[in-house]
Amino acid sequence: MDFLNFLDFKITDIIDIILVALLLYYIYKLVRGSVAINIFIGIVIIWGFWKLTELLDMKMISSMVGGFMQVGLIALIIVFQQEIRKFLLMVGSTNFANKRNFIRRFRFLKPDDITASTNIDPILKACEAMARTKTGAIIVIKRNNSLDFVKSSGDKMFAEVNQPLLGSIFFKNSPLHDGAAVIEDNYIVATRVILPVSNERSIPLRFGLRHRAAVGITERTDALALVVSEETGNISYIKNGEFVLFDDLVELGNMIKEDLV
Ligand SMILES: Nc1ncnc2c1ncn2[C@@H]1O[C@H](COP(=O)(O)OP(=O)(O)OP(=O)(O)O)[C@@H](O)[C@H]1O
Repeated sequence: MDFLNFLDFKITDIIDIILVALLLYYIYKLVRGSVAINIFIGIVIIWGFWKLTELLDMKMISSMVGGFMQVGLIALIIVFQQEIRKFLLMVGSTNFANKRNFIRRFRFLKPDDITASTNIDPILKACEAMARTKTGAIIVIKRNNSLDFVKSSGDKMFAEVNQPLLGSIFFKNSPLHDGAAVIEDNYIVATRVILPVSNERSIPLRFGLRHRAAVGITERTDALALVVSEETGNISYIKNGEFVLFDDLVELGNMIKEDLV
């Protein structure tokens, strides 16, 4: 019977539905809180109007809107450039081919062999000391994605990570204290780095440029960012463009170690 055809469900149909749901969820996650959500809603309304005019056989208006929708595809790529970039980055950084994740999946083979190449303890001790003295700081830790495009805005350095050095970089009267310090493996490789600032609207207003810069770099790359607030002395951990909550520095240290492996 024809009307029962819809019951003829294949496993691929279920996978299809799950994939569409996942895609919609990620699109929502990407555009949530940004101006892109309004553009997205606008496009959906125009698309709905176009389909309605087609249904009602209103030839002139439907061909006009249809023409606009075709050109709109190129416009979409331009308008959603940031979001598409973010999406591709998200796919590229979390997929199975990701070097670190790949290694992690096979961790059971050699459990003790895999440790983070960045020694996180001196970094956290430095953050703790800076938090006590309310010294503002922003530290970016590289993972897979290259940070060369931001490093060039600052001063090159090549010094092994250690607590006193980090403390003196961000010391208020130090010429290096402005901007971010970038860490690759166990080395501070750049200071005074200017990071791309996020224009995410959902970031609470109490956070200024320092925190927005940390969100910005973690949106564009898979780097991790630690911020010490000059105003409150609070330490923030930012990953994938979002603030990660933690109870104490021990938990924070464990999370970062896990994220770096
Ligand atoms: N794009 C950027 N990249 C790196 N560092 C930045 C950037 N913009 C601002 N900063 C740093 O943040 C400092 C200003 O911080 P601001 O007070 O605006 O931020 P905040 O998030 O409110 O932090 P705090 O809680 O420490 O005040 C600047 O002096 C500079 O060192």
